[in-house]
Amino acid sequence: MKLCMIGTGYVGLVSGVCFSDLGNDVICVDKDLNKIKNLKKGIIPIYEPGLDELVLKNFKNKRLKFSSNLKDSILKSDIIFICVGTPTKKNSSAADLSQVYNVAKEISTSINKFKIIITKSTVPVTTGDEIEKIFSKKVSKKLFSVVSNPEFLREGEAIRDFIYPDRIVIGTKDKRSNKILKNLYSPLISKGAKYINTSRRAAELIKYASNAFLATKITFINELSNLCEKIDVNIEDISIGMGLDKRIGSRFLRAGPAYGGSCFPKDTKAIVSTSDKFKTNLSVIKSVIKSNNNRSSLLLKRVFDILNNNIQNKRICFLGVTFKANTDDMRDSSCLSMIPSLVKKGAKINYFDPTGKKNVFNKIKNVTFSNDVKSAITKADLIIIHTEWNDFKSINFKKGVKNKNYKIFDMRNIYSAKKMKEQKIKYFAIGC
Ligand SMILES: NC(=O)c1ccc[n+]([C@@H]2O[C@H](COP(=O)([O-])OP(=O)(O)OC[C@H]3O[C@@H](n4cnc5c(N)ncnc54)[C@H](O)[C@@H]3O)[C@@H](O)[C@H]2O)c1
Ligand SMILES: O=c1ccn([C@@H]2O[C@H](COP(=O)(O)OP(=O)(O)O[C@H]3O[C@H](CO)[C@@H](O)[C@H](O)[C@H]3O)[C@@H](O)[C@H]2O)c(=O)[nH]1
Repeated sequence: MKLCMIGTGYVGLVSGVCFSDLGNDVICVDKDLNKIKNLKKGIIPIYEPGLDELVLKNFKNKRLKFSSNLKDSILKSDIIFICVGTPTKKNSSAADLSQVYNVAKEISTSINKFKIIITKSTVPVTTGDEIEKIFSKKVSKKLFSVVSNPEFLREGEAIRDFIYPDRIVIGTKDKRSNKILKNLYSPLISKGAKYINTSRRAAELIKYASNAFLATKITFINELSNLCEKIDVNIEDISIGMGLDKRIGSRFLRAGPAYGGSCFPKDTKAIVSTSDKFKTNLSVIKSVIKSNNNRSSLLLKRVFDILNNNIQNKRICFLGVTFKANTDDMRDSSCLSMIPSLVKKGAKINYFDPTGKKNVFNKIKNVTFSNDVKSAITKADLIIIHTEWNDFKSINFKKGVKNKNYKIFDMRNIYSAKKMKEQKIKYFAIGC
């Protein structure tokens, strides 16, 4: 099949590369000329394990192409995936769909034969209806079909998630499009992915409902961890005990800092906005958003307690600044609010991140970047493990930290509290 991915962010790039690796001809298009220029040279704009090799392989065998010419790419393709951003609007919590509608308008002027137009971007329910209206103004109904096919990949695990998804959701009532798409996804279906054909509106909602449910699960365990801290119970025991119940499941029950990233914060807000629009009340999700917004203040309070409210001139080292491991994405990372708050209280921050993110806090005084773990921790009064990178899982703190009275606050519970106690390290974790 000839495919065109519009937008070379995480979704457009990863799914485009994977589709080409499955044997399709794929053109990845972006209006960002610099991105396309770099991609053609093999420079990948995101940190995603394994992506560079796949890009190189499929670019060399010519199944994968990069272009900034949208019109030409549309004309050459049978299936067009809209993969542009849907961030939160500046003045409300609704999704800003301007990128999606602009692209839809552009595509609608270049339809020369039957094409399937797919929203892979996360879009609120009824967006497909609006796109269909845009097309109907320019093109005969016989020449297009608008389908919702939400993407469920996670950053850092994107290739594996794309190739081995739990399910593929196709929202369309058009039998012809469904048949073509089932065939496109057949290599993944044969590897065990469940294929669901549903209505377009249902497909749009499945995506938001899934993200909101996962955010709820995390918030649930985060709140329980607050209780555990007061009653001498370890939250890890609770997660294991609950997770073994197959109806609950063990995943997304890791307590930690506020959830972040480019999806959960914006998508929980957007689904609430949709429910408001249709005059219903998603009160559980509203409360999840509120609890998550409050989480960083709660953890900062814990930091103050650990340092006996004596923050002035304390050297605090952050290990990891991205919103989770194996990505260089800083979008809605909880440390973006925590670090400036600590600096305001008089702390001196240094941080290390394996992705080498040197310039994140360069506008803030008293925040410096360290080149490696060793130099980051050596003079620290408090080490905060903010991101669960493998690089941080076997540090010899006893040898590495020169300051005798140092403390560790492990926000990801990657060390055993018991072993730390045995080594007489002043160790604090989440929910214990
Ligand atoms: N990031 C993820 O892991 C993930 C996972 C699943 C779903 N999603 C959803 O997928 C969508 C894309 O997310 P992302 O993180 O990949 O986005 P992104 O914002 O990182 O990238 C979007 C890209 O689209 C390009 N673009 C915008 N308008 C364009 C136009 N008119 N023509 C050509 N290119 C254009 C931009 O230049 C940019 O490179 C969002 O709706 C998001 O919610 C993201
Ligand atoms: O047990 C857990 C699991 C995750 N998180 C946090 O939750 C956030 C999101 O993590 P994750 O879901 O792994 O990353 P994303 O790449 O944002 O992926 C989510 O958002 C994508 C965009 O919509 C979806 O496609 C994915 O299915 C969905 O998992 C991060 O801050 C994690 O640290 C926890 O605190 N505890």
